[in-house]
Parts: sequence; structure tokens; C-alpha cells
Amino acid sequence: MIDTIYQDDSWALHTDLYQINMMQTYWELGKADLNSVFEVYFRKNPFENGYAIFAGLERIVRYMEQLHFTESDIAYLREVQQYPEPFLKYLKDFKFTGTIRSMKEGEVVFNNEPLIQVEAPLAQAQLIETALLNIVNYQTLIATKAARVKFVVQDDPILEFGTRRAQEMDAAIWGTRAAYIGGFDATSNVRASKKFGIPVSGTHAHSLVQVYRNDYEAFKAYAQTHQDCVFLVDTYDTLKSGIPSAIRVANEMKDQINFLGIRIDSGDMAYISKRARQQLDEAGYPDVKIYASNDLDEKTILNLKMQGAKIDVWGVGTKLITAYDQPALGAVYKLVSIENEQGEMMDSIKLSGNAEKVSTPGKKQVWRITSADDGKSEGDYITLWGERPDLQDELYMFHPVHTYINKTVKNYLAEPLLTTIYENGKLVYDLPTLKAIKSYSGQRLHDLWEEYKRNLNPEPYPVDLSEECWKHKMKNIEDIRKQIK
Ligand SMILES: Nc1ncnc2c1ncn2[C@@H]1O[C@H](COP(=O)(O)OP(=O)(O)OP(=O)(O)O)[C@@H](O)[C@H]1O
Ligand SMILES: O=P(O)(O)OC[C@H]1O[C@H](OP(=O)(O)OP(=O)(O)O)[C@H](O)[C@@H]1O
Ligand SMILES: O=C(O)c1cccnc1
Repeated sequence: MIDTIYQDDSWALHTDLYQINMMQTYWELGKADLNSVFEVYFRKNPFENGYAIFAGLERIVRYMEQLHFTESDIAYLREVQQYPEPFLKYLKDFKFTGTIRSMKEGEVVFNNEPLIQVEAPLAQAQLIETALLNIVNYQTLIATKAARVKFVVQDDPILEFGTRRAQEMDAAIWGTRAAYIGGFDATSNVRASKKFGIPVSGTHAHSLVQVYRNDYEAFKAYAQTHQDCVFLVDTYDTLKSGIPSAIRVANEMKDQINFLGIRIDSGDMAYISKRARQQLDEAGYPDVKIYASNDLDEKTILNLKMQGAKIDVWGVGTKLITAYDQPALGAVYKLVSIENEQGEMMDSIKLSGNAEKVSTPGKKQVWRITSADDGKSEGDYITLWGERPDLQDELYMFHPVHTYINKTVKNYLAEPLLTTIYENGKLVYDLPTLKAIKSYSGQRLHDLWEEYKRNLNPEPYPVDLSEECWKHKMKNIEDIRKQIK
């Protein structure tokens, strides 16, 4: 980590104060080591989309791998927060010994299903909540937004241009990685390329043209110093000066450069791109690509395509990297089971007046049910841990709230989605390469019916509870009601 104040700065304090306060309570009253199970899920798919793309696992592993309190962390907690010395000693020796199961990065996921499950001594599970949510909430949001853009551009290249507008430096770096998982082809961020091996790509800014005060001079200068050229043509007048200057420089430089494209960054991009295409074609440059940028998102891109815009490459910044139209995913981390004093696991529920918001108690697994004939998705099926829908001949699937919506599925495959990442504190999962994650995500989206994938008003994908899981939930609700009476 780049920090100039503390040489030993760590992520252990990247948590909310209340987590450490609760840890102290648990530790002082002998509950710190009770086994607990927490699950991460979100309640509503972002952007009114039909699904989300899960991202953030690699960063969670990096966080977990270095999770310990350093000298300066402990000194801070002693001096500023004045925690008692024996508790500080416990923190100093802190080591994560739990089990973490997670969706694979790039997985297509849905609302109300566990994405991550932490089974760990209570105080440990509590400490990591904030960082896990921080990571998953942002990265999943950006990967999903990227998938929405990918849906409308189809096979056109899309470039991530958002660093300058991102919510600070970390968001730019991990956001562009998430965008790559979700379908972007390259980033303008050089460090992200170095760190993750994402292809890097770029044109030039208006400042270059302003420096030379003239399109032709600026493009000529760039062409004399670069082989691959994409000229930004809209600084003064796109059609009268920008494109003619780009063509003039290309004619003069001939084979000395690869005249790859022009970029338009303002104006009516449907009209201008059509006129630009015409000018380039007439000048003998039918293969030169037209790049467009300027506050683009999936809605504007779809609209531009509908208008017949002649745009080949899309640069997307602000609206992707800031998740402009929905800046928070709202994933939560809820306790689903906790050991009692007798050493038995007691499942736990959170009630709400809104049926959709009542949590589902117990440690669970998520199964993706697909047709054995064509591999297409039937729905996700949440079971209590230990149930084996993969060994059954048929599956009764029903909506967990509107139970009259139901179906019986035969000849299916049931694939468990929560994979073990940490087992008793030890990393047991081989992190895939970023390329593999991206291609996995594409494959998983391919397996989803088109009706769930459209950007506007998608069909709700079934996320069902097994009968056992559903009955268990109802019993928990009843028990709590009796207790309250
Ligand atoms: N034909 C079009 N149909 C729909 N939206 C378009 C079309 N052409 C451009 N846009 C979008 O309209 C918005 C125009 O924004 P804005 O008014 O800031 O741009 P501008 O005035 O052309 O350029 P500048 O960035 O120099 O202010 C941008 O989001 C752009 O992507
Ligand atoms: O519009 P976005 O989707 O956020 O894409 C990134 C924007 O960043 C640049 O503009 P900026 O005005 O910052 O710099 P410039 O002088 O190079 O145009 C670029 O020209 C894009 O318009
Ligand atoms: O390379 C580009 O064209 C670029 C990079 C960052 C932001 N806007 C454009």
C-alpha cells in the first residue's frame, strides 16, 4: 500500500468502529469464539437489471491475506480509542481462522441469494464485514454496469475512460478491473494495465490541439512521434477543420503511421459520425474507425445506434466508473446462525413488515439449476447446507413469497455456486487469471435466457428456496412471534 505516514499501515482498521466495539464485548464476555455464520446478499438487482455480475473476490483474498493488526494500529487503538490492554493483546495476536465460501468472480448472480458466506469465530466474522461489503458493493456494481453497456454495443470495442471522474484512486483501479470483467475491452489507466494485465488504450486530449492552436499542426506533431494515430477532431470544428486535417496528415505521412481512427467528443454524434464516415470514405479511408466519447452510457449508446450513428469504438468514463444512475448496490452482511452456550448452532432471522425483506435463516448453499438438454438456466435454488438437489430426480421450484408460482423440473443439472475460498483460515482456492474470469462471466451470461438479459424490464429470474429451507424459515418466523407474545 502507498502510505507515507505509517510504514506498517494495514487494512485491519479498514472497518467501522462498531465492529471493534462489538468484538470487545464478545471477547470480554466469552463469546468471541462462538461459531457464527454470516451471509452477504443484496435485495434488488442494480440498475433495474435482471442480474448482477459478482466482482471483488480477488481483492477480498488480498485483504484477508494481510489481515493483522500492526504496531501502529495497536498504538492508535491504545492511545486514541483507549481499549483495555488485555483486549489489545487479543487484537495483536488476531488471526483469521474461519471458512469463507463465495461465488466465483464474474458469476452471474441475483438478488436475495448468498454471494459470500463467512463461517468463523464471532469476533473474527464481525471484523471483516465492513471491508467485504465495501469491496463487493462497488466492484459488483461496476461489473454489472459494464455488462449493461456491453449488451448494447455487442461486438463493438468499448474502452474504459473513467479514472479522472472516479470516486478516488482505488475506485479507478478496481473499477476498471470490474469493467473489464463485465465486458470492456481496454482501459486508459496505465497502472491498472500494469497491475492486472488489462489491455491499455488511448488517443490524445484537446490540450494537444490547443498547444498547437491548430488541428493540422497538432496531428502532424503527434504523427511524427507516434506510429498508431487516433486524432481527436472536435476541438475547433469537427467537419470543417478536424477531419480534413486528420486526412491531410494521413495523406502526407502515408505508411509512416497507422491512421487508426478519429475521436469525436462533442456535438450531435449521430449526425457528425455519419458525415465523418462519408468524409473518411471519400478520402480513401474506409477502414479508419470512428471513436466516440462524451458522457456515454448504455442508454445514449443504444439511442445513437438507433439513429444509425457510424461509431465503431465507444469510450465510456463517468457514467460507468461512478455507477452514475445507481451509486450503491446495497449488499448486506447478515447473521444466519450462531452457536449457543451448549455448543449447538441456532439459526437466526431478521423480521420485517415487508415479506421480501425477511432474512432466510440458516447456513445455505445456492444451486444453479440448468436444463441437461441445452445447458440453459432454470433458476437458482437455495437449500439449507447439506441438502443435495443434485442427487434428486426432480425438483419442485416455487416462488418463496408468491408460492402459487411454481414448476417441477426434470432432467436438470444442479451446480453448487458457493465455492470454498478459505478453510479454517487457510486459502484453498486458486485465483483464476483475469482473462479466465472475464471469459467465465461471458459464458455464464450466455447460459442465461435472453428474457433475463434485456436492459429494459427483464423477466425476474427465479431465485427459489427449497421446501426444507422455506419451511425452516416459516418455523423461525412462528417461533419468534410466539416468543414476542
Ligand atoms: N445524436 C444524439 N442522440 C442522443 N444523445 C446524443 C447525441 N449526440 C450526443 N449525445 C449525447 O448528448 C449529451 C450532450 O452533452 P453536452 O451538451 O455536454 O455535449 P456537447 O455540448 O456536445 O459537448 P461539450 O462536452 O463540449 O459540452 C452527451 O451525453 C452526448 O453523449
Ligand atoms: O465523458 P466520459 O464518459 O466521462 O469520458 C471521459 C471524458 O474525459 C475526457 O474529457 P475531458 O474534458 O476530461 O478531457 P479532454 O480535454 O481530453 O476532453 C474525454 O474527452 C471524455 O469526454
Ligand atoms: O485516450 C482517450 O481518448 C481518453 C482517455 C481518458 C479520458 N478520455 C479519453
